[in-house]
Amino acid sequence: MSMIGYNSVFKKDLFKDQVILVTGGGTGIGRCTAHELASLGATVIIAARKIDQLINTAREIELLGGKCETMALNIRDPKQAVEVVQAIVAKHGKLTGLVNNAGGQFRSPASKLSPNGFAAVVNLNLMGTFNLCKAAFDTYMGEHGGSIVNVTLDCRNGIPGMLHSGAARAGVINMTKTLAIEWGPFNGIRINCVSPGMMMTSGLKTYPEHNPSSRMGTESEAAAAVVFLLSPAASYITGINLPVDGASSLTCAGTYGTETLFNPKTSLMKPYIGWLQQQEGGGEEEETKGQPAVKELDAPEPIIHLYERYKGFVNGGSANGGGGSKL
Ligand SMILES: CCC/C=C/C(=O)SCCNC(=O)CCNC(=O)[C@H](O)C(C)(C)COP(=O)([O-])OP(=O)([O-])OC[C@H]1O[C@@H](n2cnc3c(N)ncnc32)[C@H](O)[C@@H]1OP(=O)([O-])[O-]
Ligand SMILES: NC(=O)C1=CN([C@@H]2O[C@H](COP(=O)(O)OP(=O)(O)OC[C@H]3O[C@@H](n4cnc5c(N)ncnc54)[C@H](OP(=O)(O)O)[C@@H]3O)[C@@H](O)[C@H]2O)C=CC1
Repeated sequence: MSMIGYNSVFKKDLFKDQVILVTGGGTGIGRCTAHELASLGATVIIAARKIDQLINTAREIELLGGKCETMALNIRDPKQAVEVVQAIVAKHGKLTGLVNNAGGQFRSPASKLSPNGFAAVVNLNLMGTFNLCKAAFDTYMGEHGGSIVNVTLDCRNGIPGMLHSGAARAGVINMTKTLAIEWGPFNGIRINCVSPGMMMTSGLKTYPEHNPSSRMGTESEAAAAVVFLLSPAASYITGINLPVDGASSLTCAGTYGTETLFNPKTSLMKPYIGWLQQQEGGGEEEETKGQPAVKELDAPEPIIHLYERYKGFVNGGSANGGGGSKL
């Protein structure tokens, strides 16, 4: 009898033999992306400035059976970008994927923003992304192809208090379109953006507390979109910006205080919690005793509470503890 069966792109070893660099991979969305990729067989290299955070995340991934390495990197320094990519290619012989996730900004009204402050945020988000794309192209991808995902920020409209970051991210989105054309057909590179709305991450430590009844995104919801765009499932998708924001960028009200749109008490938009959720009920394995906990969310207290509510929402109840039978 001949063997027939499905040949779906969505396999457990989707990223087997792939070597993927995730900048800012020690925390938040980057950490979650590293977990998702490692769970699908990739060798993940996470790089950022604070080595302790990277080591913790690499340890979590290894405890769960994934492959992860760490490297120190300031993406604002083009020389470091080249050195990191060269070291990866020297060791593994390839760099098949790049996630430009590292980034951020401080909040400031435009009137109070100094030229240096503006330049620092543009350097971080726009130049930093360029530095890594260029290093990846020159060192490996220009000859062998690859897939790049740039994590930006919802900048469909203006962003009061974040002039610098909005301008830088809009730059990244346009740069992505140009590179998709210049580096696509001849070099075999796909490059896309994911622009998260308001996500529950460690990155919100310096941001004001948000209305806890609004439906914010989870780290895993951003990470899953990154993974999709990196994968062969997106092999004919390049140059796009994929918003992951529960439609918040489509309304002029944003995610702040829009209880009617994003209230988990009534919303049927079921959250994806990802690796943090998967560990639930897993218990303490004998060999992991004495090791650091692997499912800790490094986020401000209100965000951790929100996560707990969302977990209830996923598990069949409503986010505030009752009802939710349609889930
Ligand atoms: C809705 C969206 C929600 C989004 C959430 C996220 O993104 S979560 C992710 C969140 N995660 C992250 O954001 C993490 C990444 N963020 C970072 O690495 C840094 O915050 C940075 C790169 C944005 C600033 O870098 P740095 O501190 O190395 O900067 P520097 O020392 O090179 O100084 C250059 C100029 O900037 C000025 N300046 C600096 N800070 C402030 C301030 N708070 N206030 C005012 N000004 C400030 C400073 O005074 C100087 O100007 P001056 O005085 O010479 O005229
Ligand atoms: N959370 C949210 O609501 C949203 C987040 N985003 C974006 O998503 C991305 C991830 O953010 P999130 O996970 O939330 O927040 P985090 O603050 O947890 O992540 C930012 C990461 O970037 C790294 N990083 C910052 N500056 C540099 C640098 N110069 N060189 C190398 N690494 C650097 C940080 O590590 P280290 O300090 O060790 O260098 C950190 O790991 C960012 O680009 C952020 O702006 C966009 C929209 C919304």
